[in-house]
Amino acid sequence: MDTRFIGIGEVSDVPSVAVVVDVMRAYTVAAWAFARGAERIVLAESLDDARALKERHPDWVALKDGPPTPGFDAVNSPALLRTVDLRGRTVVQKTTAGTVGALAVREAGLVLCAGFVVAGATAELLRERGCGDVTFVVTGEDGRAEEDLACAQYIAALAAAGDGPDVAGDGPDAAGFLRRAADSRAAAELAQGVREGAHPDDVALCLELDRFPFALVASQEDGLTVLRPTAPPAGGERA
Ligand SMILES: O=C(O)[C@H](CS(=O)(=O)O)OP(=O)(O)O
Ligand SMILES: [Mg+2]
Repeated sequence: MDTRFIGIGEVSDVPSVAVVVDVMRAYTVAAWAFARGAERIVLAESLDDARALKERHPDWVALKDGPPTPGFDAVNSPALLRTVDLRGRTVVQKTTAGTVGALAVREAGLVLCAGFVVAGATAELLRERGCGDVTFVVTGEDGRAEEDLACAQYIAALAAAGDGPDVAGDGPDAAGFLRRAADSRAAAELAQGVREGAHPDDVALCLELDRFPFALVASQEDGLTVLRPTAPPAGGERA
């Protein structure tokens, strides 16, 4: 597997396969939304688009980062979302980095969105689809966010571990990657209450490795970029 790691601003072509990483917090939140029963997540281009979608579909759940905001139903916090009943609901998500990263590569042949909570399933799907060239979009801090870069590198190492003839090779040790994320600027800002719309448990929830057994696949549906959970086939596990 050939990999490259780029920031959102460096996206200049249409990758064949893109993995868009936002650990804190967009794709941890998205995974929790599915765990709470959401049917799909529409990734909105702008706050105005998110508001317009909500106005057109009052039953949809509009979610944005930052503080609670009129016109929106939820904030970008996994801890605040984990008790919300989202069964059968469509969520509209707009965040500063994560959703922007996915929209930048929406034309790619395969778009996966990821954080540590879905790292294993994401790597498994990359392996199962036989992905050769994979572009990792490191969404935070112009591609330098340590929590996103660590997660991207972990998924790449995990996906590559089953590559080639030596399929019995051990996968990477997650501990060092998780430590880098725990020591990141984003983690510190969340812990110190710098980021609004947060809960004290957010960092811990963002660092839960493989909390969920599904990957997050984004595709185009009726002109919208839509995220859905996809479980790798049961037979796809490495020997
Ligand atoms: O909600 C978050 O943690 C961030 C907000 S910001 O980038 O720190 O302003 O959004 P995300 O897109 O989930 O990184
Ligand atoms: Mg982020």
